[in-house]
Amino acid sequence: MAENKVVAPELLNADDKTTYDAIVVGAGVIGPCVATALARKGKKVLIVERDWSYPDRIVGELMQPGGIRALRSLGMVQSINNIEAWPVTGYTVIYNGEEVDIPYPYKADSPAVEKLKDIVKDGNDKVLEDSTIHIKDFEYDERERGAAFVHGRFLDNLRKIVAKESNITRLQGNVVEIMKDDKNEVYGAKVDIDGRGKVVFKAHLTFVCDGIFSHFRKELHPDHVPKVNSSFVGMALYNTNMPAPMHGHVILGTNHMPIIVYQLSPEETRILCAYNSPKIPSDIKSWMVKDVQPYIPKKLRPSFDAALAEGKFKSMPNSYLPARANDILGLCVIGDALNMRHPLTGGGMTVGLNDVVLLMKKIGDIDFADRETVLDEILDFNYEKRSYGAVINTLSIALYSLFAADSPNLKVLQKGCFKYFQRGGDCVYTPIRFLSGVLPKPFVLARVFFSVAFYAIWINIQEKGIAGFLEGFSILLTAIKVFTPYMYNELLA
Ligand SMILES: Cc1cc2nc3c(=O)[nH]c(=O)nc-3n(C[C@H](O)[C@H](O)[C@H](O)COP(=O)(O)OP(=O)(O)OC[C@H]3O[C@@H](n4cnc5c(N)ncnc54)[C@H](O)[C@@H]3O)c2cc1C
Repeated sequence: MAENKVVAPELLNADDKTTYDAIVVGAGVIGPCVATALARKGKKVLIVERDWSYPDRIVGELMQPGGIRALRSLGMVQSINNIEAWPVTGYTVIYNGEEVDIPYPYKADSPAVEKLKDIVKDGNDKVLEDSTIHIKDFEYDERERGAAFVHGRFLDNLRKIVAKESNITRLQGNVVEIMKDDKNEVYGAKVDIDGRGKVVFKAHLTFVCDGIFSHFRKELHPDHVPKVNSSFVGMALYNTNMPAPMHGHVILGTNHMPIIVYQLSPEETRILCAYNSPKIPSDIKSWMVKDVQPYIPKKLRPSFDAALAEGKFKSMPNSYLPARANDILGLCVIGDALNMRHPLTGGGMTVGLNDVVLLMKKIGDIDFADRETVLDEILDFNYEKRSYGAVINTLSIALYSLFAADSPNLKVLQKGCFKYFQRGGDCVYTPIRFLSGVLPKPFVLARVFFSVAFYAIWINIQEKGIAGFLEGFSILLTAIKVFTPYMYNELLA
């Protein structure tokens, strides 16, 4: 709960005598989108956030084109406007100092963006012109665009959209319990509110969108908890000379962990440095000087060195959590509370927003008082959402394993992956379609992943001859281990 901050009285007054159509727990990235879409469908919504003030986090800062497309479908794409958001046109991968540029895919290669009925109106699926976002680029360029932004500014915009919806009541408070009856059916949430104490609010359907550190994801099953194997340490860089302007940068090398860099605004750039443990180093600065600084490209060094001298570090654990079926009457868990992946590929918001789009198509027009029908549709949603998440989630984990290679086999795969990208053409075009969130085809991802693995084995044979050939079997086994269990978890578990 926000402490020592003045809270607007209208954020504390929600009526607890009403039965709402929906309660949304959490106003991070996903909660506001769920609440707004439902409100535009005529539902009466209560959204509860423990702290409505400006959040300062190093997460959710680069939105892939698939996320921008979902925001359009939800009539919320103007949330990237007037926050000095920085357009993203593709990625640059740097491996031991060599670079490959990978532009985002052509719009013509994906189906047209869906406009959800009642939700998209009055041009809210199109960006506005502002100082950094230009209509001609976002609406008329032949290629997809992403956008990067300061996370808090983006969330502020989403929350402003929520505030404009007359069907939504906003409440500041800490949700302390999801309310269930003796049949294990959910009928609302208990909220601890400043000055009011613990109050129960009722709804036909309760959405849990409490995010990365969710307390309530376990309502689905006690085992629904993420695994954390690595962390990111982040810094803000200022007035950076980017090697490839308007590209996300992934910096890789045989002797260091992956580093990602992307510009967030005209002044600010984010750098995230991977550390292969959930527990960050005790002396971050010394670790940065020894294990990160030597691998930073020359152009980035002045701003990197200035940030390092300032020593303002932030860290986040990187979690993995395959989705689980929403099968409890009256409950829907969505966003990071449901499903998490490695942030290396910047896909979290994209997966969550696409889930919201699908969910609205399934339940948006049903009367929520008919709870059985809603549950039937949510069961379908669980099934239909899998392909989209499977691609982005498996890709993130598989790429992280390769890019953070900590064994000789993984290092061969890492090098092979970069060499594969260097071939250009379809060897970069299909992978960037996966990363962008515009090709939700898990079996095509499997084909491409194993093409990369065989290419890596081939390069290794060319370099080492018979020894490379003999290593091939073990490298292939490593590739299977890196990819298959995750794809299985996403699609079939
Ligand atoms: C290091 C890192 C970098 C990332 N970078 C990217 C990126 O570049 N691009 C990308 O797409 N994704 C990225 N992600 C993932 C992205 O941040 C998440 O996918 C996204 O924030 C999920 O949104 P959400 O709404 O589910 O959860 P959150 O954004 O975490 O929001 C949850 C909200 O619920 C509120 N809340 C929690 N508990 C309660 C409670 N009990 N009562 C009331 N309110 C509550 C919180 O205050 C918060 O506002 C990154 C993640 C990490 C860890």
